[in-house]
Amino acid sequence: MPALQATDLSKLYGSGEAAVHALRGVTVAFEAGRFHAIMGASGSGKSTLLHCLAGLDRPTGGTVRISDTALDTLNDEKLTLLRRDHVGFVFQKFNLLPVLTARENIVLPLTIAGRRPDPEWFDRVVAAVGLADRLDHRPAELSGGQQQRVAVARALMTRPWVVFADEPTGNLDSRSGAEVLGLLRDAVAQLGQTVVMVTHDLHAAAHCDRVVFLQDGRYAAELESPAPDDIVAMLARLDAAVPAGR
Ligand SMILES: Nc1ncnc2c1ncn2[C@@H]1O[C@H](COP(=O)(O)OP(=O)(O)OP(=O)(O)O)[C@@H](O)[C@H]1O
Repeated sequence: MPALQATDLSKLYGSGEAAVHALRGVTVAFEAGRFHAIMGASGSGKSTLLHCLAGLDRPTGGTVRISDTALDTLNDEKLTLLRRDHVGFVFQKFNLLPVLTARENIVLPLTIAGRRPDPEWFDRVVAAVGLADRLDHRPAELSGGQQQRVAVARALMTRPWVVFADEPTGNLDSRSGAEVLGLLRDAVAQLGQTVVMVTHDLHAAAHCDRVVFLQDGRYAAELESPAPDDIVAMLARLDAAVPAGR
C-alpha cells in the first residue's frame, strides 16, 4: 500500500468567469520510504496538490489517503489531529516560533499533543541535523540553514507517516540548501521516512528517488532518480506543450 495516494483530485478556486481549475483530476501514489519531488511550471498546481495531500486544504473533488486514512472522511478537528500527530512539514520560510528555543521548537508538535519526546529519538534526530550545540538558541540567533535544520528536526520528531516540504531550499544559499536536502535524503535512507517535496530547484529534485511533473493542473509525467539534465529536458518538453496564451 502506498504511504500516500491521491485519486482524481480536483481543486477549483473561485467561480464563474474567475474560476481557476488548479487541479484537474490528478491521480498519483507515493510509496513509503522514498524521497519524491513534485515539479512543473509556475501555476501548474504544485502547491495546491501539496496542500491537498497534506490536509492543509480540502480538494473540490477526489480523495486523498494518507496511510490507510481517507482525509475526506475526517471532520476539521480530526484532520487537525491527523496533521499534528502523523504529518511533518518543512516550509520555505522555516515557520519557527521566534520566542521558543530550537529545542522547544523541535518538540512543539509533541508539547501541543501533551506528549513527552522519546529522549533517544530526540537525541538521534538532533544529532542527525547537527544541532546539538544550538538547542538553547532562539531562531533569530541561528542562520537560515540552521533554522531550516530545526524545522526538519521538528518535522521528524513525531515519526510522521509523511514529511511534506514546500520549497525547503527556496530561502537558502546553495550550501545550506544542499545540507537540508542531505538531511531529508538521510531521513529517507536511514529512518525510512517518506518525503514529498515541491521544488523548482533542479539540484534539489536530483536528490530524489522519483520526480512527478504536473502540467496545467494535471499529472503529466514522472522520472526515476533523474539527473539534472533529464529534469531540464522534461520541463522543456512540458513547457513546450503548454497551450499558447496560458
Ligand atoms: N487561493 C487561491 N485563489 C485563487 N486561485 C488560486 C489560489 N491559489 C492558487 N490559485 C491558482 O491556482 C493555480 C495553481 O496554483 P499553485 O500555487 O498550486 O501553482 P504552483 O505550481 O505551485 O505555482 P508556483 O510554482 O508559481 O508556486 C494558479 O493558476 C494559481 O493562480
